[in-house]
Amino acid sequence: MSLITTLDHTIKELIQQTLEEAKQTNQSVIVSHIKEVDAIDPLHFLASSEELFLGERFLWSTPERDFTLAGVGNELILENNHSTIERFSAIEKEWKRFKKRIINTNSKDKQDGTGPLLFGGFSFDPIKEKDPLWEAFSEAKFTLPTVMVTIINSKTYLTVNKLVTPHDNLLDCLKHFEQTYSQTTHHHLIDCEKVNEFSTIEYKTSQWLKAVDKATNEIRLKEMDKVVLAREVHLKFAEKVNPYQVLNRLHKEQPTSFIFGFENGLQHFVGATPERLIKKQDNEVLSTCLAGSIKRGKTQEQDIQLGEQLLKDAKNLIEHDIVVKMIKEALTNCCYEVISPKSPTLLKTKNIQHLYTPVKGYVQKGHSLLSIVENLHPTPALGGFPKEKAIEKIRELEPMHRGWYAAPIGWLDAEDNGEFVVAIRSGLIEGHNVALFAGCGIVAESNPKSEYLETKIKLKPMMSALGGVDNE
Ligand SMILES: C=C(O[C@@H]1C=C(C(=O)O)C=C[C@H]1O)C(=O)O
Ligand SMILES: [Mg+2]
Repeated sequence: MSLITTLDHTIKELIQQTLEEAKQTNQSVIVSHIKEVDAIDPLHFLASSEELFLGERFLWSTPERDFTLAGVGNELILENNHSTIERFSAIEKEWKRFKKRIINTNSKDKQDGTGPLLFGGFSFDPIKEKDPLWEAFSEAKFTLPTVMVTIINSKTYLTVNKLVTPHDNLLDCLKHFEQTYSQTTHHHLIDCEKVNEFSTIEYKTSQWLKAVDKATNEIRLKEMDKVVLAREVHLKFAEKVNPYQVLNRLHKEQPTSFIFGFENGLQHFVGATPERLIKKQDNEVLSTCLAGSIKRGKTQEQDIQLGEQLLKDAKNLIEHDIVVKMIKEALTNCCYEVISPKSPTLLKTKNIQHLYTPVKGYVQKGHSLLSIVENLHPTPALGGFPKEKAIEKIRELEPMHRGWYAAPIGWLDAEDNGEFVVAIRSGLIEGHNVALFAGCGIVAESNPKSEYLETKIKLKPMMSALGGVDNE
């Protein structure tokens, strides 16, 4: 085959070696090849992969855009529907099995975020009765992409993975790499200027307001300290929504947030969240306490004044402190050192300002990234306090099903490095329909009307990315 001659010698040897190992052990082996390439636009790459990899694409980008992952193809899927915390450990166990059988090229100077890694997420509450909107989403689902673009600062890397089974043959494996490399060079452009028309259907608003009222009373009666209640808004568009256009706009309009997109069949779960749950690099972990909110000002002066007001506001400080306390406690259980500033500062995104406290820790041996995700989820920024009581209240009072909203989403590699955020400021796109989600931390001093206005601000990033008008 003349085609195969363009592949370099080392890949051929590597594939040969992988195939032999798969046959000898009678088990599948992951082979992964990384190379540095010329700049690729991640969104064009994703949009261009529609024909080959429809339903199997993801995007991840960190604030300031210094780290981006764009993956296509489900080379391997790890998923489960456990209704207990086992949904975290089951992914870890399965990944451990595969991790033992990875053959990696150029592993010496491998950068974090290149090579074989899993991208995916979890549901918020596996016990809540399923809703048709989220039916296709498992309680935990991760994929090893067939092809992935990694952009670190201004360098671009391409990873091609293949799950080699004992029944594969050399020529097919070689073709996989050859074809993949030739396909990733053709890209379409995305039209981002288009304005979309939609009608908004407010969803069970009065029920949500009543739930806030009820929760506030229960908190005043000391049944719990805090509970986060979310609501859902449905939008119907005249035309099919292009998820990559939406992601492109989020990417540009929300530079201080993480951008994520997870395509699951015909549905796309996308968002721009400012809230990191946990990042782990070797034994160093970083988490973010983000709770307490106020709008941005129309002028710089007003903006500063609103920020000052938030920093002193008793109700918001209570919301925030509950989160700091819990995250520090959870990290103290797995770290030998936990460091955080004494008082919060402000984190400003395009549409909102939050109270912000970063927490850093050094993990003791034996604690994995997913075990920390399991212990943190949900933090009182998304659930409440005490944790179990709050989850039960959400299940009882919230007039919606959260699905993957407010739950951990992110990536992890074979060395147990990775990062998870909480999937807020998000929406689920399917054809002409989009469901958006936003919630608020309810404490004793909460007032349903102002919490409602807070959810409206939190819906803005997605509304704007969808082409809707900023009407306030
Ligand atoms: C629940 C959401 O946001 C959370 C709630 C906040 C609050 O109530 O002040 C602030 C940040 C987030 O932790 C959401 O955006 O949907
Ligand atoms: Mg709040």
